[in-house]
Amino acid sequence: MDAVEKRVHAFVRVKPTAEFAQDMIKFGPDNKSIAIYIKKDAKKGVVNNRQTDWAFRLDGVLHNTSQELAYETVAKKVVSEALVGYNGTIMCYGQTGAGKTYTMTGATAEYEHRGIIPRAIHTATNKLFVFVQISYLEIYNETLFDLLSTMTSSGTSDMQMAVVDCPQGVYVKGLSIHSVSHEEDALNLFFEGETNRVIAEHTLNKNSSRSHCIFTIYIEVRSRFRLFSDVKCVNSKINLIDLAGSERLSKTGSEGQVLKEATYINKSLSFLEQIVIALADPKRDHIPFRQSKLTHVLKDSLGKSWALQQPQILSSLRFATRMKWITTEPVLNETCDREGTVKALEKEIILLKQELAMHDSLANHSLVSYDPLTDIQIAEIKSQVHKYLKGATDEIDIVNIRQVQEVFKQFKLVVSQQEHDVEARLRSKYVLIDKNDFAAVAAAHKVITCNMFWFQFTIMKKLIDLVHVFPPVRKEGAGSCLSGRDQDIYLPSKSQVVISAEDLDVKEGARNQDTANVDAELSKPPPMEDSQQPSSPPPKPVAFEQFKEECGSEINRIFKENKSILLARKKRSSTVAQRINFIKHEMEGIKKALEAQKQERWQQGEYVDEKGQIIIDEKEFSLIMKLKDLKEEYRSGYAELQDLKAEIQYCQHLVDQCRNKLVSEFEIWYNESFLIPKDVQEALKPGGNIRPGMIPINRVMCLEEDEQERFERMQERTLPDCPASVSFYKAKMRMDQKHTYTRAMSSLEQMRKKPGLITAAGKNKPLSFLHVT
Ligand SMILES: Nc1ncnc2c1ncn2[C@@H]1O[C@H](COP(=O)(O)OP(=O)(O)OP(=O)(O)O)[C@@H](O)[C@H]1O
Repeated sequence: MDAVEKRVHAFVRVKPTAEFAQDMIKFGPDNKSIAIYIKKDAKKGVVNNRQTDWAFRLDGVLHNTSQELAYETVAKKVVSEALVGYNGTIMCYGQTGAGKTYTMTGATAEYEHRGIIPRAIHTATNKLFVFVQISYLEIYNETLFDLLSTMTSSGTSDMQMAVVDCPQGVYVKGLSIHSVSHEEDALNLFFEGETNRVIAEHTLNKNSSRSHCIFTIYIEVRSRFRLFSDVKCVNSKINLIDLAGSERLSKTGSEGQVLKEATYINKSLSFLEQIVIALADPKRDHIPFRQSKLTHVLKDSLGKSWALQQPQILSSLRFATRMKWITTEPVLNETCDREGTVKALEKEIILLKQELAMHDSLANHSLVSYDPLTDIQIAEIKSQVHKYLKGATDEIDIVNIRQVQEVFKQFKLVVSQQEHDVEARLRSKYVLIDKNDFAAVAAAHKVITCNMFWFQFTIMKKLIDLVHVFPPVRKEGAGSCLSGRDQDIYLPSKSQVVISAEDLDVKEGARNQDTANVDAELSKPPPMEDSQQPSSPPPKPVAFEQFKEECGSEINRIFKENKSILLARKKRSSTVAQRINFIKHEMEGIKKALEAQKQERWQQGEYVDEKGQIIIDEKEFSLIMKLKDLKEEYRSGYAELQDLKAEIQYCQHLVDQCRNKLVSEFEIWYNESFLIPKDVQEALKPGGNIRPGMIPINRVMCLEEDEQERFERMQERTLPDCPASVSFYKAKMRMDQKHTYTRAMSSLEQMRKKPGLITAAGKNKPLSFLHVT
């Protein structure tokens, strides 16, 4: 922020009026000076020495200025400086009716016409880490009145009140100071003070514009991060003062009570003026603050730690310009939160004492126990741990190491119990398809179990021959979809499970097949020459049904169950969304009805109770209550919808996982049940005879990453049993990218020159090559 100003700033606000004396009052072009021209009084004769021209230099002239701009110009900086620890005072001085109250308090009817006080309240109460208190003091005929006194609802004087000097500064003994936590609290107090002012005006027959009012905002800013024993805070206050009107006695022609008031006002204002003159004079040591209650109360704020009725205007201007001569020494009111510090230190002492006692006891072996803890002791520690976790206690009693260990054990138990509970909750809600489940499912099925072994050695002895009759791969066509009720099950196209003859360097003749028959060929089962081969593999949709009944039944069951949960959640979500929309619609209707009621109320005139609250009729009340209920319902519906969305996302993920799993298992099952010749299967069994020249098969594995690893480990374990020496190549590639596919194929190209094995390739899965030499 900018450097804190030492100088007092003086502004002049001119009340807008239709009869503004333009020929007599001129504002400087920079709006920082004002000139007054007064015509000579002809009655005073030819020799007339009266001064007629005055010019005043100020910090600003506010003419036709909005309340907002007045606040921005005069008060904003003072308030922001108070929020970092510097006291501030804003005083309004001027003749009766000049607009002092309007400037400080503002007009209550219109929000935008609110004055400096409510705006300052807004700024101070809406800052984080700022604690605000408020007091409202009135000085009338040199008597102090607490406008917020709870003892005296009318704000009458408390005889105990007095201005007291103390080392920390000046304070008003007996003045109530109120803590506020919200802007609303502060405004309520302010309005209460205003009301008390008006009530007192009637009961004491006093004139509110004849008193000085000091509204004080006390600010305490605490450091954001409280260190253990050093809680820093800064205290400051802002005095917002509406001074009494400054008429001259001669002008008022007053007598009796009015004369008394005017005398007091003039006295206190002239003392204030004297203080101003004294403060502006650097040679003056003594400043007579105690001459009046007003100057005494303002000692802190004015001290070195800190003029149309023509004569009045001139005296206000003189006063204002004199104010400008004062320089103050802004002091940052940084203090420590003593109470907080003491508490923190006491806590530290207790901890240190405990530590010391523990140390002593260990040293003396008096409290050291080598016996295991009894059940009662364990139960006691358990209960303390639970209380600690619930926040019912801040510490756990420990006197020996065994107890420390037991505490940790109890914490661990709580954590593992929580984990268990969460998992149990999830399991009760969803069918979890995790890796273990799949392993278990797979293990439960003979074919899959046996195939797990075969996964590693899916070699086809006579694949060369097969490939001879296979057309080259022309395209990586889109996967085919099964029709009917399993439409959402995706089956990869055949091109993914077939290796091109070209790649495998098969005979020319095979490549000369009619390309027009490619698709037809692909859709046909591969012909097998060997008598041991299955004669004709069934079409995939048919095989898929068979797969689901046989070995895929468990995965299929889980898949269907998850799908039905997902559907149920989606249905519920759409019902809740519809309900929310309906509520929203209803709320809009009620809002409109309320608006109409309000308009009607305004037109008919509002009734206000003794607290100033507007009285509304039954209909409006029931509309408000209904709106409140609907808002509640809307909120809970919205929260439910959010939860449902999260659940749907999760279920969708599970369903996708199941679907992929089902498809990949089916592919493996299909290949191994219908495409691998039996003699190849025999050759691949431990002790079987894998001969050089066996041609690799590229097959869809679709295994999870860690299954893939397990699969590879098994290969390494099993392959040494093979008669041929084996080297293992692994390339992690992804088949979903075309260029990767090409790279995979070129790897095959290189490898084809050597007789070998290739297993495992899958869409989105790492590609592994197993090469036998
Ligand atoms: N800048 C302004 N714009 C509009 N209205 C104003 C302005 N200043 C004052 N008024 C109006 O002039 C009237 C007198 O103003 P106000 O009560 O604030 O004077 P005052 O200086 O506080 O008088 P007193 O010394 O008697 O308390 C009020 O009705 C107020 O709304």
